[in-house]
Amino acid sequence: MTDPLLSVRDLHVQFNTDEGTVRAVDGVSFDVARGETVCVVGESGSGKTVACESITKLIPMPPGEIAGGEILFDGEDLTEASEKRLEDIRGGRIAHVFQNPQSALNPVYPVGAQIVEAIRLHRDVSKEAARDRAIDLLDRVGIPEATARIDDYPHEFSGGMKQRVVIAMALAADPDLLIADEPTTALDVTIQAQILRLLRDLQDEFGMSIVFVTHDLGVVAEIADRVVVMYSGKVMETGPVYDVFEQPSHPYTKALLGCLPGQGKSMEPIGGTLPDPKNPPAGCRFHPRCPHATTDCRTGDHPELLDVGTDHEAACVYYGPGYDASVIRGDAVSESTAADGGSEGGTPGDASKSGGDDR
Ligand SMILES: Nc1ncnc2c1ncn2[C@@H]1O[C@H](COP(=O)(O)OP(=O)(O)OP(=O)(O)O)[C@@H](O)[C@H]1O
Ligand code: NI
Repeated sequence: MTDPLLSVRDLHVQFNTDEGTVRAVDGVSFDVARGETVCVVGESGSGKTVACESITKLIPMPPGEIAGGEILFDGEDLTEASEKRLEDIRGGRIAHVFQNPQSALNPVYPVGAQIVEAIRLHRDVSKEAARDRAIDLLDRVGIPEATARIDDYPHEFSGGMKQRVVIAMALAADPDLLIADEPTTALDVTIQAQILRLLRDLQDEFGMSIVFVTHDLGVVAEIADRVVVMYSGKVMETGPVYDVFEQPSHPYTKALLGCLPGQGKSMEPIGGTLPDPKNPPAGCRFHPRCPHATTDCRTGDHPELLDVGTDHEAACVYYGPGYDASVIRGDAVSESTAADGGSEGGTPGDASKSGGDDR
């Protein structure tokens, strides 16, 4: 296997505010392979945006600060990169697309001029060649009659079309990595679907990697190769999308998926709320809301990510020694435990069933 394009290692990002230190990203690690789409999911405030914007240092610093860890992009640690180097990388090798296309476009310039500028910032080409490429990009992202529309201003495009323009701009320098933070949330459902299809097609064509932040598990199912589930600044679970959906292994992931009333619905809040990021609980960050929490979950450090399958990890003590993970995972794990040596019949007492002894 080749090295991942992006490897975020034990990243810590905090905001130093008058009210205290907000540990928005608190020891997060994940990899993105070349040509792969990784979806980052989790409730509002879990640190998805801060993690993604820290990659190219788009977070406001101060109050933000990268307090530890590495961000290896094609082998280069971006936490050490100079501002000049980061400017080269932003929009050049790593492009960002945000929720609101409005914020990425300058209202006083025609869209074509903005794409031309983005192209020429990273490539030494003539204005004419850049304009031809801009038309080509607008055409590829599905703007009808691109040649006629290239001199239109942003306000002359609908929301969905504007986001297409932003994507064309993001693709201008042929980036290796596209970071899209809820790029379809502001759009209506049919337009969302079109944009997702577009991103997939463009990925096939351009071979780029995508990091996609979303609340929408239907979107995850549609586009992700792998999923990173975040909660309170931590990675709770990560794995191939099929495995995470089929065999959610962290109680938090199970809760998120349990909140999926139908395909394409957003996550509903789980009972309870996210911990205060200035003063998170000891032990597992999720323990105050977890139906399976034990004493071990309430003390010490947040659990390490443990292997629960191939390339599939969960940060839950139940996968460690002395615990029966089938309590969390249900039947599929009991089966594999049974296959491991028939421990199903041999588990004495079954503490988890002791609730039935009042019969
Ligand atoms: N500039 C800032 N100053 C102080 N705290 C901040 C700042 N930006 C983000 N935070 C805090 O960092 C934490 C993580 O925020 P982040 O925006 O990454 O969450 P998110 O998972 O992207 O949520 P959402 O789904 O709502 O976009 C939150 O507690 C937030 O209040
Ligand atoms: Ni966000």
